[in-house]
Amino acid sequence: MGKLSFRKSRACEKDPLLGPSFESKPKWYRSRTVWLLLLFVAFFVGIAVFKLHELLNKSIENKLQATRLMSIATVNEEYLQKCAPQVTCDPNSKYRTINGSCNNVQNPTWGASMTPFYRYMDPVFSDGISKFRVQSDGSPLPNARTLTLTLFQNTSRVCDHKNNELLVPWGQFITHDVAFSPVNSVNSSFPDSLNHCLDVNPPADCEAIIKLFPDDPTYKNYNMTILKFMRLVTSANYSCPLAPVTVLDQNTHFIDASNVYGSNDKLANELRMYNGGKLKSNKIKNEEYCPQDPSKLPKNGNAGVIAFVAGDVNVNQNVAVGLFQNMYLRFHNYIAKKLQELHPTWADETVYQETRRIVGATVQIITYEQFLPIVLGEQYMQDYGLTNPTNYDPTLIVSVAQEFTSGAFRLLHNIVPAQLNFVSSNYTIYEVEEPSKLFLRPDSLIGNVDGLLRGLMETPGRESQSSYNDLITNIVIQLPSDSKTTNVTGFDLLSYDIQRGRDVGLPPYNKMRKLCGLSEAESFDDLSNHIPSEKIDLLKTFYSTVDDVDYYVGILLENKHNGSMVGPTGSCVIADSFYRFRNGDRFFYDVQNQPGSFTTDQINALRNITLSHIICVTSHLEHVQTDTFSLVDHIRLMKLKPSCDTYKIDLAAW
Ligand code: HEM
Ligand SMILES: [Ca+2]
Repeated sequence: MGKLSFRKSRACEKDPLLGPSFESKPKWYRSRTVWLLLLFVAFFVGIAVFKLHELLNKSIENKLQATRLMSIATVNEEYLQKCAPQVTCDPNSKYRTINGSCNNVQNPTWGASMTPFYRYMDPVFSDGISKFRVQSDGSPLPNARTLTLTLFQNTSRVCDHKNNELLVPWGQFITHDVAFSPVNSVNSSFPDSLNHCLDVNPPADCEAIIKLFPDDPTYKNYNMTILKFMRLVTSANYSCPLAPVTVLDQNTHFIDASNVYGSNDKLANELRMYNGGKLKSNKIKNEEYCPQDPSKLPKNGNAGVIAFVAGDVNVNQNVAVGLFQNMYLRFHNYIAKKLQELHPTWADETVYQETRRIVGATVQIITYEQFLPIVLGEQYMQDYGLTNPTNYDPTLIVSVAQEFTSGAFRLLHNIVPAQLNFVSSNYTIYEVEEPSKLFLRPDSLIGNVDGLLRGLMETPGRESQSSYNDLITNIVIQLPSDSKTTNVTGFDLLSYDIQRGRDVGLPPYNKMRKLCGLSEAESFDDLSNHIPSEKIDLLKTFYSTVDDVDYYVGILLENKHNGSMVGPTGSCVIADSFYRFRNGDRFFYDVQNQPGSFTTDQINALRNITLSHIICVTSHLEHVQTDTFSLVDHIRLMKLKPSCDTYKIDLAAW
């Protein structure tokens, strides 16, 4: 009894509700307490159920996103049925053709250069043919530059402390392997043909130009009134008028190093030395560079003195992609020399083709083993089947998707750095360059291959975020003073990316969201599971309904998907494209039982080649980290940067 009262008093001390005085409370008080307790419990059970529901939904959503994205477009066969040339193939050929035809024996033009981009959804044009989409209420889509200046202004410049800047030129290098969509002007930076669009009331063909407002923070200083956005060349320019308009990819759609070798026979032949299987090169100060073509020097005077020629016409676009083009030229010639030494009797043709096969395989391996896991996240890659051995499926169309090249893959423009550092062998910066100032002027590469490589590896990347660096969105290009109407022109990469989506009639964001397995939003607020609410509030001010939001605008605003650099509606298009590039390519490096298949020993040797190997054999660098894209501090973590002598390329299996 005494014990009991002791316990009671303790309880009382701790909790007056359970103390001796409890007994003395009136009945109504007791029942109110029970109700309160019940309410309390119900509240927590409610929260638990809600959370569980949310979790379940999320996991269903994740699952859906990892199931293959299926095209619902009806236009994919149009060009191939009406205009594709007849091709005769040698199904026993061990090597890819230069233009990519005959990869798919049943459908020989699939993936070939000069064939259309693939569509996940039919294009959307307001006239069903080529005019820009309009909003649900009939109004024009919001001005692309205004969207850039309001929705995508993040000036905090967040650094990526895990990855270095090398991701950018690699991403651009593989872009230039799979895609090239030229615009309707020989000289896209200075489209004089659009000067009539400067008029106060420009004619209808100026629909695509981007109007600038008088208060534009950059361009007001130059009295610029428009950005001269040019529309892309369509199949009509190649005697195949189609409605809706259809854009042809001028490069082979496969990941086959066509940016090294060319996507048509004429260029490929021009690039070859026809001796020892090598590619032509140019020796400058005892170093090997891509050949120089004086006829490719832009005439407008903005160019320097270097204009490389390579398999892709964009080789000179900026010095970092130029670096990779030059490294790969050196790499081809390095492998060709080794193979010829191993097989002195091999003809030039055999050495060239065998080297080309090896070089193409390294681009695939680096892309799938080193690059994509960072971009898409390892888990998502696994879920999407991108880490499995290739399972060749001849029913897959490999062609690059329009939603990929004019949309999702451009998302990585958000990691393009504002500056490039050139770093000396004692790890000090000796030069800094702004890529936005040096379009088409890769001159600084000469004598600086090592310096730029070190700079790209030693500098933290830009964290992927919903903005671009502010230099690449405010480019001002000075023209030579003798130019007819104006001596200055502007270029904003982000506004161009938004406008490009409209140019090619990309379906709006909400439709692509649904195709990617997310729920179709019924109101702007339904976007809140993937887009920050303050951005949704801004979207409401620009678009009449949630169905009108541009695909590119939506995916750039999306929060990053677990462990990836992009959101769910971007990653599903990127993942599916790389799924098709792999499993629809009969010459993919690990496909078995084809005339061009590598042996198991060769595959094992190829799998050992990383980007670090390629850097080591094409430069004079002394140390390179094994994890090529990761940021490795040379002061504290030098042990993670082995000597280049350790990166051996073993060709014994050839
Ligand atoms: C210094 C770095 C880069 C610069 C200066 C740059 C610049 C450009 C420019 C000017 C265009 C044409 C825009 C238009 O008129 O539509 C373009 C297109 C494109 N860029 Fe980049 N880019 C860079 C890096 C990247 C990276 C890292 C990626 C992806 C990983 C990328 C993916 C693309 C794609 C997919 C296209 C469309 C290609 C086509 O269809 O022809 N770019 N870029
Ligand atoms: Ca290609």
